[in-house]
Amino acid sequence: MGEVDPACIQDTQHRPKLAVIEAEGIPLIDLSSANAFNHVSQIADACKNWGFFQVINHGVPSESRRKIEDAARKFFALPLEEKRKVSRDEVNPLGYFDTEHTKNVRDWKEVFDLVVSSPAFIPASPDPDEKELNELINQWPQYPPELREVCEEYAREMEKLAFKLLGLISLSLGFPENRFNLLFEESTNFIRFNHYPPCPIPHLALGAGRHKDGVALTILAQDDVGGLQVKLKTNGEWVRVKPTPDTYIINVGDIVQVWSNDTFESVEHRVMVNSEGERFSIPFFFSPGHHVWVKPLEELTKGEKPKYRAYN
Ligand SMILES: O=C(O)CCC(=O)C(=O)O
Ligand SMILES: [Fe+2]
Repeated sequence: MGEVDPACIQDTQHRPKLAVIEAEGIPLIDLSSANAFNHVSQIADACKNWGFFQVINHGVPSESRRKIEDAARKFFALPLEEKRKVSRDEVNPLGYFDTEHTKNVRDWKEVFDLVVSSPAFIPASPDPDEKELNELINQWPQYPPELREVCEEYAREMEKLAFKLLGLISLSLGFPENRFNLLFEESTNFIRFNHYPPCPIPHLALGAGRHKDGVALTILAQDDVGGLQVKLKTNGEWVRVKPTPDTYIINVGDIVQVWSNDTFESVEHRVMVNSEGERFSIPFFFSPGHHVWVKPLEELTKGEKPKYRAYN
């Protein structure tokens, strides 16, 4: 990222404290079938009290994860002019991007975005009467040549895990396991590679400013460097999510919060950077189809006022 861009400097109240509290508490859920009878209540507790949890024995082959992590590293190691050949632009929001802003402050990171099914479609406007759709098309770089295949294989694994988690979330809200499945037809799932280069001013900038994920669920692979922080629901403190090998971090996004009429909450998180080393992470964002109007589920709002109006 070269010189420090003043657009990266956070307002005083949002600057990270360099001595951070480690979150021992983020629940770690073992998804192996031997523990199946516990999963539903563990997930309900985690989604209510944290909005975040980690899973182990999740069924994603470690080889598939290793391959996508290697491919992401190789891509970001390319010269900037090569990466810019697959840059996002006004028409296509997919591809490479290094000037993302969160809440008007520039993030200390570069990203590469792709959709799981290309082309994907999203509404061209938030107006419900407007039927026009925008087509999203993946842009594949020439190097590394295996990137496309590796991403496609990883995406299939992520979708399997995402449906498993969705079923558990559904059960933990008291619904049948497949309550949400139809809503994910023609889904707009996407994968992002995040690269956070070393930062000379880690006390003033953030790799990703505080935000909530707008999707249904996020499945995050982080490397062993650490930097993700979650805002505790209890006291508003920022705590670090300690990297645990071979786990995924799962967080409830805004859509599950709305469906559950606030039973489960989408929680703010952010990413700290450090001056010594770079960090990589790969979130998979699980989203319903573009035709789905998101609103609190009627089964949960009987006799009560829904907390949200439908949106799409
Ligand atoms: O890099 C991370 O640990 C989290 C990134 C994130 O929150 C996001 O991409 O939405
Ligand atoms: Fe996020």
